[in-house]
This record gives sequence, C-alpha cells and structure tokens, in this order.
Amino acid sequence: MKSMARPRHGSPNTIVIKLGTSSIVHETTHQPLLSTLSGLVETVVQLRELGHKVVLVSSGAIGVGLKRMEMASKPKSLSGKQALAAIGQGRLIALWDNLFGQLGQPIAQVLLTRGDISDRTRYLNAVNTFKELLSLGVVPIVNENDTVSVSEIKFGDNDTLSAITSSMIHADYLFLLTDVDSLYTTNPRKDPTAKRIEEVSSIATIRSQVSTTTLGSNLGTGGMETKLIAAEIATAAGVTTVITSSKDPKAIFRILEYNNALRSGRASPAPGPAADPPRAAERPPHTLFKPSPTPLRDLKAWTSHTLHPAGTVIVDGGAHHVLARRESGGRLLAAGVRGVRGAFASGQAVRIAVRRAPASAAPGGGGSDAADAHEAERAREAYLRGGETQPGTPVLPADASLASSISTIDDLLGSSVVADLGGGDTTPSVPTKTLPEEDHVVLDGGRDESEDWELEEVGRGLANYNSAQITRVKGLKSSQIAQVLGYADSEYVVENVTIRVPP
Ligand SMILES: Nc1ncnc2c1ncn2[C@@H]1O[C@H](COP(=O)(O)OP(=O)(O)O)[C@@H](O)[C@H]1O
Ligand SMILES: N[C@@H](CCC(=O)OP(=O)(O)O)C(=O)O
Repeated sequence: MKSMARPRHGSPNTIVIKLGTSSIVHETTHQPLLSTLSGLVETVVQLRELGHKVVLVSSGAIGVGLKRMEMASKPKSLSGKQALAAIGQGRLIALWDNLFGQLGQPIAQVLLTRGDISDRTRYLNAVNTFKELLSLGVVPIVNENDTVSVSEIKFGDNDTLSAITSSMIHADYLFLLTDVDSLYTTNPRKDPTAKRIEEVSSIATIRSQVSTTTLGSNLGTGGMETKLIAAEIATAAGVTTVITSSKDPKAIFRILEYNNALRSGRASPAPGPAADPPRAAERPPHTLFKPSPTPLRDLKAWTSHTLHPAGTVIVDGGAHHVLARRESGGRLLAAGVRGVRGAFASGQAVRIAVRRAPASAAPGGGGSDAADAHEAERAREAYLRGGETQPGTPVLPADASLASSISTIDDLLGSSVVADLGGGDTTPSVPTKTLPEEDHVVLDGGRDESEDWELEEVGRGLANYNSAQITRVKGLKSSQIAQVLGYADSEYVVENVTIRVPP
C-alpha cells in the first residue's frame, strides 16, 4: 500500500481532506459512522508516514449535537444550529482525538470564521499557525466556528472552507469526501441514468453540463453546488481537487497513485487495454478537477475568495481593459473610476464592476468590430494618460467636506443600491442574479440614475481609500488626489485587482 502513494517527484504533498456531515454521522440515527472515521484515521496516519502533510476539514458538529440532544432534525433557527454546534463540536473533536490517539497521532482543533481571515494580519497568523502545526507533525482538524459565525462572517459551508484552507496553505490536493463517489451529470441518488464526470478542466463549462440543484442528505449543506464552488476556488489557487466517496478512504492512495502514474505516462486516462509496462492502473471512481496552470498569486487569491466585498467600484471600459492585462499589476487609477456603490473603508475588499448596456438598449448590436476595437484603444489610452477629467465630474476643492460628496444617507450606507453577492454588504436590499455559466454576477440593483445600464461584477480588489474618498477623486488624474483629499497615500485607488470577467 505504501508504495502506491509515494510522494510526487520525491517531494511530499500537502493534502487537505474534507469530510462532510453525511460521512460522519448516520443520516437518520445520527450515530457516528465509526468504520468510515477509523478508515480515514488510518489513511491519514499512513499518508503522514509517507511524508505527506495532512489537514482534515471535518463537518459534523451539528450532527453530533443532534445525537447528544436526541433531536430528530436540524433546527431552523440560526441560534438553534449554533447551540447544537457548540454542543457537538467538543464531542466531535474528542472523538477524533480518541481515534487518532490510538495510533499516536497528535491533532489540533482549528475553528475559523471568515471574519478571522478577512484581515490580512489575522490571515497571515492563521497561515503561520497551520505551518507550525504541520511542521510539528500534527494533523490540524478544521471546522467553521459555527457558534460565533453569523451570516455576514460565515463561510457558510465546509466545502468553501476547505477550499480556502487549501489555498491558504498552498496544498497540492483537496479531497472532498462525500456520500457519492463522483460528480455526476445529475444527482445519482435520484436519477439512475446519471453519468459520472471523470475529469474537469473548466468548471464554467461543466456547469452547463451537470445539474446540481437537488440536495442529498438531510444533514449536508449545499450538496454538489458548494463542491463545485470549492473546486473553483481551489483550482484557481493551483490545488488539484478531487470528489470521491468517504466509504473507502484508502481509495485516496489509489487516486494519488493513478494520477501520479497518469502524469508520468504510466496509466491510460480512459479504461482500455493495459499500457506497456508498467500495467495501467484501474481508475478508482472519482472526479478530478485540474488545477489552473496560472494560479492566482497568494494575495490576489486572498482578495478574491476570502474577503467579503464591502462595496463596489465602477470602472470605465479603458480601466477594465488595462486591469485585465497582467502588466497593469492589478492597480486601478482614479481616472478609470466612474462611480462607487456602498460604504467601505480603506483596506476593505471591493467588487470591480462595469456598466453594461442591457441587450435591448444596444440597437443593431452596436458598432462594427473595427469601431469597437478603435473605441477600446481610445478608452485604454485615455485611462493610461492618468485620466483626463471626465466631463461633468465635479472637481472638489481640497477642503471639500465629506458631507458635500454625500447627498443622501443611502450614499453613505449604500443600502439602496448594493446587492448582496453572498458577501459582506450589510444591508442587501436587491436580489442578486447570478449567471453561473460565466461565473459572474449582474448587480440588478445597480442602475445608474440617469442611464438604463446595468452593473456587472468583473473582478475584486482591495481599496486604498474609503468609498467617500474614491467618490471624490473619481475620474481625476492621480496627481489631483492630494489636492482633493488633502493627502495621497497611493496614486492608485484600488490594488490587488483580479479581473475574472475579461472585457
Ligand atoms: N450532479 C450531482 N452529482 C453527484 N451528487 C449530487 C449531484 N447533485 C446533487 N448531488 C447530491 O449531493 C450530495 C452530496 O452533498 P452533501 O449532502 O452536501 O454532502 P456532504 O455532507 O458530504 O457535504 C449527494 O448525496 C447527492 O445526493
Ligand atoms: N460546520 C458545520 C458543517 C457545515 C457543512 O458544511 O456541512 P457539510 O455540507 O456536511 O460539509 C458542522 O460542523 O456541523
């Protein structure tokens, strides 16, 4: 067995394994699934013996709490779930400690909320703690800190938490162990004709080919959809992501071996005649999501996935074009800003959005390709000049008060126009429409007062100034920032921008 999962290229892998509630407690009796748990403990200890570093993301606090209180089903209220998680988490970690302790393997409990890592310093502290634990040979066991998580700060599901953890520690693999052995075209628990998906290179493409709408167990959170989101986050950070069954945790060795063999040309990707020596390994059932060949840099991954955007910065086409290029360094000039939605502080994450004319407002589908290219070039040049002042943009004097740039309380709070993108806007008032096939979001509520345009999120970044300040310097040259604000910490209004929807 050990030879089957020799560390790739002679170097050990960092492996995150996530176990869902449906694999930890029985769906109806809520009794712990001891054979699954013991099998996983043996697997993790063997992986450790082979030199791999392993982090376990364990759901199950609420499930264990249900058993402890002999309750039949999950309470509906947030406080009810939080209370059960508080009851169950202690017993859950005690169970893991007991099982790992039988094999002499020390563990550590790591409870995280999104709030814990939405500050760069706290994020780096969490990374350092993981590094320290792994270098001590400990297996960190991660769960969301449900008892203190509220909707604004929660990861919401452990699939996402495991993906963020994988990206934080630059894992090589994320294994999402669940009660089905793969992603299928439709829910295999409901549709016997469902077909297994073996390998995914583009999650955007696969989304249009599979249905993930039905949930599985009564205990799980999010079903397959949250696993796709997790795969998207992890693969973007360069982590190979695998969905497979928790019933046979030792399959992890076979999956590692199979994929290592595939990389080195020793296994055939599809079932068929055995390759010339050594023999092609049989493909263990699983879905493998290939990592991005150009993973996001650490800070950008942090900005894109771990932070709740606190508001939106609307940019013009020129800025969008430039930001989409690597050479831009992900830095946004005030010249490219057309407006701001929501209230945010300097240092907070923001969405980058563009205005899009609704299809109905584009007569004849717009101009010719040549005219569009010319227009795009003109916009890029205007933006790069550091910004000609946009016609109609009021240039405020240096002593202009904050109040003068805020005409209503909504300008300050952003509550009338900011849609909740599953993120941190405190007062979501407009329903969000997601377009999963393109992985972007249209802010239905973000209509400009004077034009019938929609806002579309195209990326994320970190604000260098607060929302009121960016409102005051929008459209201006960088050299004018100090004049208007009385100081200029940076010539860029937003940094670490990741553009996910190209122009
Ligand atoms: N296309 C699909 N392929 C596989 N499983 C699916 C699909 N769509 C929905 N599911 C359901 O997702 C469930 C796994 O998600 P979930 O219950 O949240 O598990 P966990 O508790 O392990 O996170 C499966 O039991 C299955 O019923
Ligand atoms: N943090 C929760 C689990 C939330 C969750 O994502 O559950 P699951 O979909 O079963 O992985 C708990 O410990 O009960």
